[in-house]
Amino acid sequence: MTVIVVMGVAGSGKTTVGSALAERLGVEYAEADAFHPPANIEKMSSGHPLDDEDRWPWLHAIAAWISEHQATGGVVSSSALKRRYRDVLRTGGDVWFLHLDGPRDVLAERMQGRTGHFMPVSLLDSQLADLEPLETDERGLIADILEPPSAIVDRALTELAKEQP
Ligand SMILES: Nc1ncnc2c1ncn2[C@@H]1O[C@H](COP(=O)(O)OP(=O)(O)OP(=O)(O)O)[C@@H](O)[C@H]1O
Ligand SMILES: O=C(O)[C@H](O)[C@@H](O)[C@H](O)[C@H](O)CO
Repeated sequence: MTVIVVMGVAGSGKTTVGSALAERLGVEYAEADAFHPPANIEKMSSGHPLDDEDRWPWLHAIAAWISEHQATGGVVSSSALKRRYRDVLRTGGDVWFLHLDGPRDVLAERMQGRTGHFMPVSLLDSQLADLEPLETDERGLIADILEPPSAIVDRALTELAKEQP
């Protein structure tokens, strides 16, 4: 079964939309940040962006989760900012990306509005600089974060259903 990867920069709604999508589908949800080694979380918490070397082991761990969930399906979040990161995730098996995309001011406001999250708003611009949006030849959908989460979930399920035989 297809595993859905909910992608996008910090604050784009991956956790909110991903967990709602998993609930609607009755499949397991896994949180991207749970796959980061503690050093990565510490680095971001102290205001330093991750680089490719920091991200490879994390991406491979998520690809392993994708592989383990091919039989049941599942939803996993992952910022998956660059196309070559998504190539690593695709090695895990059948994946479909839901890219949550939206304006910087809304992202900053949403990051600012949540409490107790390790990710500083100061890292948003580095996230946007790294972002290579989902391309037309990559399986998936780009959704607008100005839509409510339930509408994004509806649209994702409709698009995904169109692709199933
Ligand atoms: N479509 C939406 N409309 C309105 N508010 C939203 C939407 N999606 C998420 N939010 C709110 O925006 C904030 C950020 O969302 P969330 O934590 O799910 O993002 P995230 O991409 O998982 O972030 P991170 O990767 O930094 O952990 C939360 O307070 C959430 O309630
Ligand atoms: O690749 C990265 O830079 C990271 O995965 C980040 O995107 C954060 O962990 C996440 O968004 C939490 O705010």
